[in-house]
Amino acid sequence: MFIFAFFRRFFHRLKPTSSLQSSSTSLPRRFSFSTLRRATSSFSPSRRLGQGGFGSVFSATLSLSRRRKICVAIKLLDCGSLQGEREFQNELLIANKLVDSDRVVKLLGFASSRKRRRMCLVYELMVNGNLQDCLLHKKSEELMEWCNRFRIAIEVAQGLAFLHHSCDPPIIHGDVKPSNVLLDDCFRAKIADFGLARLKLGEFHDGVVVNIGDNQGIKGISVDNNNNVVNGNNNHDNDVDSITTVDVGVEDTGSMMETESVTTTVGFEEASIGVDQSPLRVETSPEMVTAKTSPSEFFDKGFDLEGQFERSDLEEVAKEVGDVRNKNVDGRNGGKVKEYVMEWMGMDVGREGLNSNCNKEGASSSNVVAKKGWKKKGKKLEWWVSMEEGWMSKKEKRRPVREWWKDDYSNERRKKKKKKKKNKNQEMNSDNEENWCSKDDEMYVDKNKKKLSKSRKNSRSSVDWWLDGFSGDLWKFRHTSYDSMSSEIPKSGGISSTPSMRGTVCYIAPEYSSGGDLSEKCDVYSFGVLLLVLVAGRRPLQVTGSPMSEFYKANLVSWARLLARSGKLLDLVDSNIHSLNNEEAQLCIVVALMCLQKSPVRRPSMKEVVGMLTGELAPPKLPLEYSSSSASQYPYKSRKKNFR
Ligand SMILES: Nc1ncnc2c1ncn2[C@@H]1O[C@H](COP(=O)(O)OP(=O)(O)OP(=O)(O)O)[C@@H](O)[C@H]1O
Repeated sequence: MFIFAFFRRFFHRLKPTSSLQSSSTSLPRRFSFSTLRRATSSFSPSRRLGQGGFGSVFSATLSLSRRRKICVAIKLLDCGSLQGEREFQNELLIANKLVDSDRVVKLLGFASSRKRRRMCLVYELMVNGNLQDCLLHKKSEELMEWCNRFRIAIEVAQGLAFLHHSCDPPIIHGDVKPSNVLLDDCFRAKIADFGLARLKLGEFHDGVVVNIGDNQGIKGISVDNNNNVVNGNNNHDNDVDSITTVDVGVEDTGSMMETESVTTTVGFEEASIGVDQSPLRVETSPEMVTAKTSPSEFFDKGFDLEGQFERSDLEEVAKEVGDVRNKNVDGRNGGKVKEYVMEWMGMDVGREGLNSNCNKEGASSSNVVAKKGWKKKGKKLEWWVSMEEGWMSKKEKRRPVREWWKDDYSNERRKKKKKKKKNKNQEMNSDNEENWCSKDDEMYVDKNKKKLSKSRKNSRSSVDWWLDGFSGDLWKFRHTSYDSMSSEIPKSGGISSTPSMRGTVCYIAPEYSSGGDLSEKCDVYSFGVLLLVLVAGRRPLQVTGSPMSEFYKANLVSWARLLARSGKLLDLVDSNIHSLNNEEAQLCIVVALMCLQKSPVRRPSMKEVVGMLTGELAPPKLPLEYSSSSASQYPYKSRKKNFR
């Protein structure tokens, strides 16, 4: 019996190895967590390739057999974070639809450890890392060649066209940006990171429903793509045919699962991932399941730890509550919680201008715990007042104490004065920004004058204001992304960017950032920004120390629009590029501007984008909204004589 069990286990270990080996298009397989841990030397910092919003990525070499080894990238997801789990499930769910494309980074496998509450995703290793690093930080020589940049633009477009037009159902990436484009050893581009991707399934439920239940099937919870948590039962019974379902059971056994597969139901069609046909069992801890049952419960949990919280923790909580709210269809769930968290934060970091409006009616059970915070603060205040009273009464001792207090007080005043001065400067800057703002943006500013003055009251920085002008009400995401700002270019292998649940600032389509639905046209918009970044070799929002006269260039999209109107599109091109092909560069900018049109219906499809870039389709015309003069309305080829 023992010998039989030993051989069974031995052969089982060999089985997945051969499946990965046999086919480059094999579906993701489960690895044991300990295998991945060993391969990364316990997730050693020296092996870290980068840091994403929801976890770190490490390089590793896995042995497929005695002779064959494979280099992989292992993403260790932050467990317990709602987004981390979503990313894990999303990637697995979508992976089986992506095996046919060589424009997409392949997911080779996954691992989860219930004991350690860790989840891993294993990808093919893209030796040259992400496009953002290569282009903006490392300034790779290869990317200084125009032909390589142009090829990358086409490859990314082809990748997106594959997702939108060749996948059934179509896949919307939802977070297209240079750091999600990875480059292999030959600098061929592939699209990565499907953590925010969506399956386009139908009008009513164009998304994914993930059911998480225990192995007895008692605790069935549905989370749809809008993060609406449906406890116990599925509210969309009538629309079963338009919903994708992943059953994730909670298994209580050892760290290495016997079988693995994800069973997905797309419409009436059934697909599976993995070696066997049995449902995927992710070792999800009960806490994680509870966290998903109700967002407010989840956050209450957080507040129970009150006292251990740092400001960053609170920000994290607020961000997550905000995300939940953003993902709600009707916005009923998260809003109240967020406002409450904001009030808590506003009290603590009020000077940061966080929204401190509180909907008292909306106070949920989390209020009770948060009120403890008020009480605690109250206690602190009482303690301080009593101390002060004590000092007042003890006249002999009063003098030295008061002097000490005076010192402290004058320091405080000095700091306040400095801050006031800084705020004044910032307001002056924002006035200047108003001057260089393009006509398009002016219209936006007019529309949003009230919002603007309100924002000034909140002492928001000029960049915050500027982000508003860029694409909708984005300031709430400010803390969540580094992608757009240039002043702090992240180091290679450092933090790249942290998207909100709706994408990344500066790349997110305006209609989506202001609460609309995610569509293919959102990806098209993001691709437009990426294309401009690729041509210009800079970030979409680059606030440099350059003189004020150059400030109008800070917003890449606005600058491109200005140049389009003045017929000087090529001014946008990166001056470091060797052997530039003017015609192709102009083509790229015109295509980018087409993708960046405010009206989603006017934007081309990704298939059309590929056609235009490869020359299969007729050369595009500059979109009307960017061409005030009739001169800018003829096809780009006829403008050839204007080239530098
Ligand atoms: N398959 C891979 N091969 C090589 N490097 C990778 C791979 N996957 C990720 N990386 C590196 O790790 C970094 C972090 O990746 P990750 O997808 O977690 O985050 P991101 O997309 O940069 O940011 P975010 O999660 O905020 O969107 C990437 O920017 C990239 O440099």
